Amino acid sequence: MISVEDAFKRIVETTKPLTTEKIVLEKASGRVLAAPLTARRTQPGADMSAMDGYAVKSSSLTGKPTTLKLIGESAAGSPFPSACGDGEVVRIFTGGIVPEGADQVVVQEDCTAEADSVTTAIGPEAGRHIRLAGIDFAVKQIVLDQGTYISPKSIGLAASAGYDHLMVHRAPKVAILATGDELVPPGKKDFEPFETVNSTAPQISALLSDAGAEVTILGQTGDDLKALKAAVKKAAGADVLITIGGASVGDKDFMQQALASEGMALDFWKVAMRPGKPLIFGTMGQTKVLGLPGNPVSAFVCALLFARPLVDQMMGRPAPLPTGVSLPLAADLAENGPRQHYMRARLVGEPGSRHLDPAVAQDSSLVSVLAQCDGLIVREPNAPVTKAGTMVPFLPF
Ligand SMILES: Nc1nc2c(c(=O)[nH]1)N[C@H]1C(S)=C(S)[C@@H](COP(=O)(O)OP(=O)(O)OC[C@H]3O[C@@H](n4cnc5c(N)ncnc54)[C@H](O)[C@@H]3O)O[C@H]1N2
Ligand code: MOO
Repeated sequence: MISVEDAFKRIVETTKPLTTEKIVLEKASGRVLAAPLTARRTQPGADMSAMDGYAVKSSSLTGKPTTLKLIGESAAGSPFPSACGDGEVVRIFTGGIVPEGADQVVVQEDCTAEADSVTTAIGPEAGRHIRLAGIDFAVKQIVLDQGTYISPKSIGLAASAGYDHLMVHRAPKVAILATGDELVPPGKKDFEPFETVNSTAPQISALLSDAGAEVTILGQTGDDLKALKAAVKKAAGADVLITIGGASVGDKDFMQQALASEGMALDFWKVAMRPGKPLIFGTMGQTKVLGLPGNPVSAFVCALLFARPLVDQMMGRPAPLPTGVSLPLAADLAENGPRQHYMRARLVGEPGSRHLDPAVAQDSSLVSVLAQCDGLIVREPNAPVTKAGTMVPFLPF
């Protein structure tokens, strides 16, 4: 049995980001830039007005009512073609290029306009209401570094810098396969008492889709070696195969055998954690295989700790072992056993003085408890009795 830290190293830290692909800008949120992004243009491309008003040579202004000759107009997208001289003004709108010669914009609220002239008492202030060329970014400047996590804020910048596609790391293809004679698909109408819904497949699919993976659920297969081998074959081409169940020592736990006979090289089996002990990890060609334990909470905890960071790592987002935040306990905890314990807990109390209330029932079959909780308290192997009020690590989910 290996430690959680060692398991994380073997699964996540040894994995390299996937190859790159060009993706259309509006679909790039959540991806990671595979090369620096260099501006193809300067923004703004020229000195521009920040207000609607009149462009003027500041030396024409006195601070006392002064009448200036109106000689033309500069609007966003249609610049004034000649220069603004002494005693002259050019009507200008926000985003219009400041004409040659002018170095100040007077807002229209401070002017009285006639057909051919404008009078203002504003004094000289060179640069007032002018956005200088390149104040946002300049051509050839790196505007986004390699490794940047793309989000809507960076999509706007990339578009301004002249891009409609970005070079990013590929999103991993994840296949999910569940096993168990008792499993039926979600949505079945009538249930036999021995049946259980394959609830973990959609749950983990959602977790990893949220992280950006392209997930395919391969459904559920009975505890039958031949059927399992055939199902595993369907994962060919996936970057990650996640199996659920059949990972333990029961007579019908065939998953490891099926994976091995389909070519999986086992890296390890069993981690000193609770829940989640019988986790399998191996590689099958280019496919990383995570064999999650069947108990639904065990599978979910393993997916949070290992599968989601693996997806992050493949997408180019370096993913450290989740360690969480430190919060005080609302109740005493008994001494821990030899495995790292991930205890389901709720956040209680007012914002600013939140405490962690561990669920009374920690059985790894309880999906209702999982859904009512806010995250996991992390307990080191053999941690002593821990009193209410003690700060402990907490992984929100
Ligand atoms: N003698 C021992 N028995 C068990 C050990 C052990 O060390 N010695 N380990 C226990 C631990 S810890 C776990 S966790 C489970 C995991 O076993 P498996 O991976 O073989 O899981 P299954 O037997 O297939 O299923 C366990 C349980 O979970 C339900 N299940 C399975 N798949 C799903 C799914 N996709 N969605 C919802 N629920 C699922 C299944 O019906 C079972 O009730 O082994 C212990 N036993
Ligand atoms: O580890 Mo099992 O995952 O304790 O329920």
